[in-house]
Amino acid sequence: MTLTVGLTGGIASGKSTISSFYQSLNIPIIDADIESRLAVEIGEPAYVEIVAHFGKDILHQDGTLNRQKLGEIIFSNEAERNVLNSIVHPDVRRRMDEKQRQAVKTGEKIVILDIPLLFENKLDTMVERTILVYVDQDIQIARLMNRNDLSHEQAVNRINAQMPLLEKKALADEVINNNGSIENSLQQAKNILEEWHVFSI
Ligand SMILES: CC(C)(COP(=O)(O)OP(=O)(O)OC[C@H]1O[C@@H](n2cnc3c(N)ncnc32)[C@H](O)[C@@H]1O)[C@@H](O)C(=O)NCCC(=O)NCCS
Ligand SMILES: Nc1ncnc2c1ncn2[C@@H]1O[C@H](COP(=O)(O)OP(=O)(O)OP(=O)(O)O)[C@@H](O)[C@H]1O
Repeated sequence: MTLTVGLTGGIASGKSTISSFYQSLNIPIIDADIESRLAVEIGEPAYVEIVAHFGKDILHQDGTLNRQKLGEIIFSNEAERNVLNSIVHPDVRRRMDEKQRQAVKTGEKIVILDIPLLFENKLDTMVERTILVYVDQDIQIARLMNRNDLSHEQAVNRINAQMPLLEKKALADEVINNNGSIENSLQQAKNILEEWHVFSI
């Protein structure tokens, strides 16, 4: 039996930091952000649809997607965001389903799906347990501005494009509080798996 776990959070709340730690324990990770990048590579069906809707202005000269430009559009315009989501999400879902099936087939004890929009898109039906990486909003804004070199307004727009973390906290089975040091958060991440008796370190 494979335990399927959904790891979620908000933008820049620390999901990748936690999922890299789980990966270092040889736990298979399926990452929605990676799958969504694969879905929009040149020539893929979602890429073709994106160019048809948003125009060639959102491409680099070599034809690859200018992610920064597309991000500026969709994080400040809900209607455009919904269009992009409707193009990309079904394909991401298919790719993740396929990888999850593989993990079950090869008899993995646990597989972790790292999905930022797990609750927004009601993908918690795909998983048996959920872990939320939580951070207070002022810290989230500061880390996001720093990581992506964004203004305060741009960072807030991106955060507002998602369900508030406090609402997600109420929906999750387990919460990792990532306000403190990374070391402290990794300890919490480890404790959860030990409590579930799926991993002992
Ligand atoms: C808009 C795009 C081009 C910006 O690319 P960029 O490289 O700057 O960001 P990246 O893809 O690494 O995403 C960073 C974070 O932004 C947040 N985010 C991304 N897309 C969305 C969205 N549609 N709605 C809300 N939050 C989002 C997530 O927390 C994600 O972890 C890209 O995020 C994208 O194609 N988004 C649509 C697909 C999607 O929803 N991906 C999220 C998981 S399926
Ligand atoms: N506990 C922490 N203390 C200080 N910095 C942290 C901590 N956790 C994460 N960070 C930093 O905050 C930023 C966001 O973390 P991370 O990339 O793991 O978030 P994420 O939730 O995966 O983001 P996204 O979904 O937007 O890609 C990174 O620059 C990371 O190095």
